[in-house]
Amino acid sequence: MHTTDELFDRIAQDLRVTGLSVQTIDKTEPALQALVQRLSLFSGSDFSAAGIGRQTEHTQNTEIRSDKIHWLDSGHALENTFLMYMDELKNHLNRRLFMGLFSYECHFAHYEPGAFYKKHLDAFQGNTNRVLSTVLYLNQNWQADYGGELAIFDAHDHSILQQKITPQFGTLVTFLSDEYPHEVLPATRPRYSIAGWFRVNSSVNGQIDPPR
Ligand SMILES: O=C(O)CCC(=O)C(=O)O
Ligand SMILES: [Fe+2]
Repeated sequence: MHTTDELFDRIAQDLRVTGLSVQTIDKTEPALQALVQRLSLFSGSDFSAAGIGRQTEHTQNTEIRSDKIHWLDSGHALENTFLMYMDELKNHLNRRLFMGLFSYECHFAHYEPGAFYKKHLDAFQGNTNRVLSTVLYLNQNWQADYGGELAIFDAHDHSILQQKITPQFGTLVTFLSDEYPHEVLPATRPRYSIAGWFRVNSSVNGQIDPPR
């Protein structure tokens, strides 16, 4: 079996059992290498302050999060290499778990030293079509004492810290968006990740969502 299939199978299996998966993408994976190359081409002005919510509800709230982001676009060849990879993951999860995932959107996130994203859920039950969150880390040779972990809380008791994940290069975290509260802890070094969401195609409050 192809190694990507094995990885995607492990993710499907984790999601089936707990709704949370922490796996590692092989360093030689072309989609990962494309992101390294893309990162090296960025200048500071390619990133802008992140907001909370989207469209009309979109507000900047620097007390909740202080990262800067850049949305990926299929029109950029390097970004598209990763989007195609995630499309394969989407198809794989749909085949194995019948999740009915319809689309994927994601952004690079740059957390400067001291930046954070307070404890939050990526989606609220019944109120969104974001169903599955992904976070991929792009920090080569990240050391434990740099901090910057992703803290994941218990899906049933949101006050219990379940685990802390080091934002090491190639680590891919996948979890049910409306079940796992999580928090980005401050780091002493610049921290890069790609946060993304698989969506189902549903109608919310009479509006077709995602918008086209
Ligand atoms: O970068 C991370 O570790 C997670 C970011 C996150 O939770 C988000 O953007 O919703
Ligand atoms: Fe999040």
